[in-house]
Amino acid sequence: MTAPTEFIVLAGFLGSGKTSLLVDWLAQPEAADTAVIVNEAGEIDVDGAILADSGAVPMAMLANGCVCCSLTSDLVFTVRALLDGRARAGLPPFRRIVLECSGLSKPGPILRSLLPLAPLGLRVRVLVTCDASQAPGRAARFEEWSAQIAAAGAVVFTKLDLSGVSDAEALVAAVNPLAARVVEADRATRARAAFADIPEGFAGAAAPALPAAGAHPRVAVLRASFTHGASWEDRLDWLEDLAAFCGDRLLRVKGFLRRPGSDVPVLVQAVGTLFGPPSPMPGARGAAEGLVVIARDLDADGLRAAMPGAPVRLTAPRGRPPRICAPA
Ligand SMILES: Nc1nc2c(ncn2[C@@H]2O[C@H](COP(=O)(O)OP(=O)(O)OP(=O)(O)O)[C@@H](O)[C@H]2O)c(=O)[nH]1
Repeated sequence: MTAPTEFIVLAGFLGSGKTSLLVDWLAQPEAADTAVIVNEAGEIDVDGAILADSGAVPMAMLANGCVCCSLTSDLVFTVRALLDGRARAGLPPFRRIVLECSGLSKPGPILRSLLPLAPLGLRVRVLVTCDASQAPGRAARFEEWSAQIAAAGAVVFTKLDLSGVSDAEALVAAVNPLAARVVEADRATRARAAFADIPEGFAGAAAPALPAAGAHPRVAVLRASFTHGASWEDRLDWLEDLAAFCGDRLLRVKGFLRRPGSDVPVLVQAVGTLFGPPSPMPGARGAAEGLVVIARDLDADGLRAAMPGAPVRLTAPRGRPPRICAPA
């Protein structure tokens, strides 16, 4: 008899390394027969593009906001559609489905939203990434961080190349002493340890008391797009000004920029104010230009006032229906 499909809720604060861990995992031979569902806080599906670039994996996108707040029926629909599509293709069931949550999702409501799927007998567990270099600041400021760690069956520590892990481990142990901890400097070994098969019957840590679902009161998710005529330098200047103005209120920036005259999107991302090198992504040619900006205690009006005359439009991200992609 085939083992029931494992359903892994992959959570972790904004920029803590969920997509990177998943990309590292999907490169492993053990990752065969994995399907992925991606949920982004913003409208621009950067994680989906990065994952799609990493190989042929059955994938579905949920992009109507945080999965824990607004997407329960979409999630159930999407899981069923993935499973039915697989059965229709005459293939054996997936070994696992990974739901990569947005960085602001709390796992409790997501676990509850999976209840209609109980008859399928999925083995559900919660895996949470913890950026070792940022843990104390995140823990002090964001209830989402604690909610994620508290719900974890296992916590995977990331960015061990940037900082020591002992403070982060102590914090995690204080919030959730039951969680298994994956502390591996080598990224491939880390990914294999994080996604290793789990014993029959293991269901992860118990879901915590459910917090009220709803918007995140202090966190704004905005879409920034550049006006016609903005040069490449204008784009880079705006990002620099954004980081300087927001300081530690800037939580995450990610999206695609385009050099005027080029059709190759350039992936740009920052965790906090730390920008990684821009990376051209020829595989994402169809992606629209735009950035998701996630900030604390700031809104679009505040940003417009701080950078008057900037060639940028700031809007709230629009919702989209779920999208299911068959592997190429
Ligand atoms: N130095 C270092 N950088 C890392 C590591 N893991 C991820 N990153 C970088 O951190 C940034 C964010 O990583 P992602 O994997 O996109 O994080 P995420 O949790 O999926 O982000 P969101 O979906 O926006 O919440 C990227 O620039 C990664 O390259 C790590 O172990 N070490």
